[in-house]
Amino acid sequence: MPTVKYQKGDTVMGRWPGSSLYYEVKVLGFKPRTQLYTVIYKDGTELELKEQDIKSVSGFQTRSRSRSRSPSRRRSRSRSPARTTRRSSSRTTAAVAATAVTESAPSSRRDSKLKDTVEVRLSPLVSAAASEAKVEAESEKNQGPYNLRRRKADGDAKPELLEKAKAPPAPAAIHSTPLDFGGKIGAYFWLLFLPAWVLFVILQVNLKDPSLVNAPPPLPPLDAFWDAQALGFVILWILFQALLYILPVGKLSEGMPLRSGERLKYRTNGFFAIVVSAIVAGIAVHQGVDLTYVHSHFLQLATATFIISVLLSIYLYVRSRYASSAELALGGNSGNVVYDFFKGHELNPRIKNFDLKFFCEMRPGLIGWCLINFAMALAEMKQQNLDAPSYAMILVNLFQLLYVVDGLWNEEAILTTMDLMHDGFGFMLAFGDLVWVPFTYTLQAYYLVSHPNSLSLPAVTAIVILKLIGFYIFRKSNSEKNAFRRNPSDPKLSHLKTIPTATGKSLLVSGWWGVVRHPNYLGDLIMALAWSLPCGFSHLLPWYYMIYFIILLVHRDSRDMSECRRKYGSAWDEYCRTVRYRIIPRVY
Ligand SMILES: NC(=O)c1ccc[n+]([C@@H]2O[C@H](COP(=O)([O-])OP(=O)(O)OC[C@H]3O[C@@H](n4cnc5c(N)ncnc54)[C@H](OP(=O)(O)O)[C@@H]3O)[C@@H](O)[C@H]2O)c1
Ligand SMILES: CC(C)CCC[C@@H](C)[C@H]1CC[C@H]2C3=C(CC[C@]12C)[C@@]1(C)CC[C@H](O)C(C)(C)[C@@H]1CC3
Repeated sequence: MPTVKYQKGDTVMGRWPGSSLYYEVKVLGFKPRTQLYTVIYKDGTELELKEQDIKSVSGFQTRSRSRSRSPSRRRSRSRSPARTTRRSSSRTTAAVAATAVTESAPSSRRDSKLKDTVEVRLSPLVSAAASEAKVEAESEKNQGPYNLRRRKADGDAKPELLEKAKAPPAPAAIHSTPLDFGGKIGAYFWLLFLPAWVLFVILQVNLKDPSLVNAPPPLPPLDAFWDAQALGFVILWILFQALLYILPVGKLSEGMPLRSGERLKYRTNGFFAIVVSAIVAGIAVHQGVDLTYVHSHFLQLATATFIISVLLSIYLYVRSRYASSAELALGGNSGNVVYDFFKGHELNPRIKNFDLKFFCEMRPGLIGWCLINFAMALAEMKQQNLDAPSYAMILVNLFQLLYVVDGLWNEEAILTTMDLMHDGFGFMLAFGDLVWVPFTYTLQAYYLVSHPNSLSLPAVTAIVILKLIGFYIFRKSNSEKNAFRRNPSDPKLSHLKTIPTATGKSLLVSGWWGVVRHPNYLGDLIMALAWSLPCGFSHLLPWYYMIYFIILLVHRDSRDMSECRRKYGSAWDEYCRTVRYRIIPRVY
């Protein structure tokens, strides 16, 4: 850009459309045809701005020293209702947002405002100056009460008027986060229950007549749990995945902005990792390695992985005690050792660039799940003397492989999920990722090894169609939200309606996210049904995933609801009034 005023990479102050507020932005480029600069805000929002809406940072710094000389600053200070409410430390952020709306819009006007805001469309900037003025005027009208002030404790990194990125919330604010999972007592319960449950289902599945309602089978002798070789294999597997993760292959993706405004980089080469893993497994089998070892040593492998997950959780707990408040998640700081150990406290624990949470969530357990399923298919052939795996086994293998491969192919999308953005890394996720996923999500395949279920061709067809419907809903909705969060002014999404919020982020209110509040959960649940159906109805055990998943997603949905209400206040309530159902249209 030789002749333009601002160069690519410059940090400047950009006016927020429809307001007199300026934020620090980075220049991404300039389009000579439209004479517009593409800029990126600290929360990842990309917009196009005219040159007159951009100012140099230094000019602002000079003026901001003298508050009384800045008319825009004076005006916003005296007129922002949110500003006044923020001084009252006893009020929650949600209350602040609600006040911002009610004080500036009497209730009769609020309903019409809801109508207006729901009509807001993406891509507020268009090339023609006249239509831009119109969009800006509209945006002023629609976004007025929401955009006056960025909320403090929500993790959004949009900087305040004339200020640099804000400091992380004080530890006191973190302490006040409500406890999840039944609080401190709940944490004791889950710590004992989750491993016991894994043991229970593993022991059940080997029984001739497995049932979720049967009394637990007798415990095997203690030495049956332990196998040093199994521990060795698990360590090798994790190291192998770690090696693939650190290889400089594939994209370096940016995570969502942290409270500090910083964006971490993640090596999203998961697809590469599963392809290499599949090739290595194929070569190993070809060379005569007996993968049915996984079936015959399932309990020992699970025990070894459990030990590793406990050691990892202890490490995570200890290091979280030394982490700065900027590095902590909003939960997991109850002061109770057991609760904090369970919930996890550090948001993105890293050893240099190696992100432990991202790695554990996406690699050893997830790819291990597919490897175990494959081993179960080989074990089925061996045990039932088959030349090829049964239809049921093939369906379970292919369906779950598709799920994992899709997750790895779209690995970047995980960076906008709850776990990555909000949850600390502790026992719950370490155990969940390393033990729960590979050793309970494989139960259908494990079950089929010794409980064959023959399927007719029409049944196979119906199950495949069901899976594809679920997958379509799951993928489309996840991609829509991910694309929107990464670039709210993406032209491909310009047909969607949104609700602006006080954080500067908007909420999708049409498209998939206008059907129900968690369309991705709906797709996921339909897929879960398709995974259990191949196992038939003789036993409840292979339906365990479906039952667990309903509980998990209903709980996750309510956790997310409270989190979003806290973050977005009245804008979230508007969203909930507009999109009435949570997961299943007209049912729930
Ligand atoms: N197989 C399994 O065991 C398993 C378990 C759990 C989840 N999953 C799957 O993992 C995926 C991710 O799930 P998740 O629980 O992390 O939830 P998610 O639905 O991906 O993320 C929830 C977040 O999305 C944003 N959001 C919510 N409504 C929105 C709207 N209308 N417009 C724009 N953004 C909106 C909010 O975050 P911000 O506003 O802060 O961006 C909210 O906190 C899902 O597909 C789920 O089915 C699978
Ligand atoms: C121990 C427990 C009761 C709870 C444990 C929960 C975790 C096992 C899950 C929480 C979020 C889940 C998740 C996936 C796997 C299971 C969890 C980690 C996921 C990686 C599976 C592949 C998908 O494509 C996905 C990337 C969307 C998904 C993200 C969330």
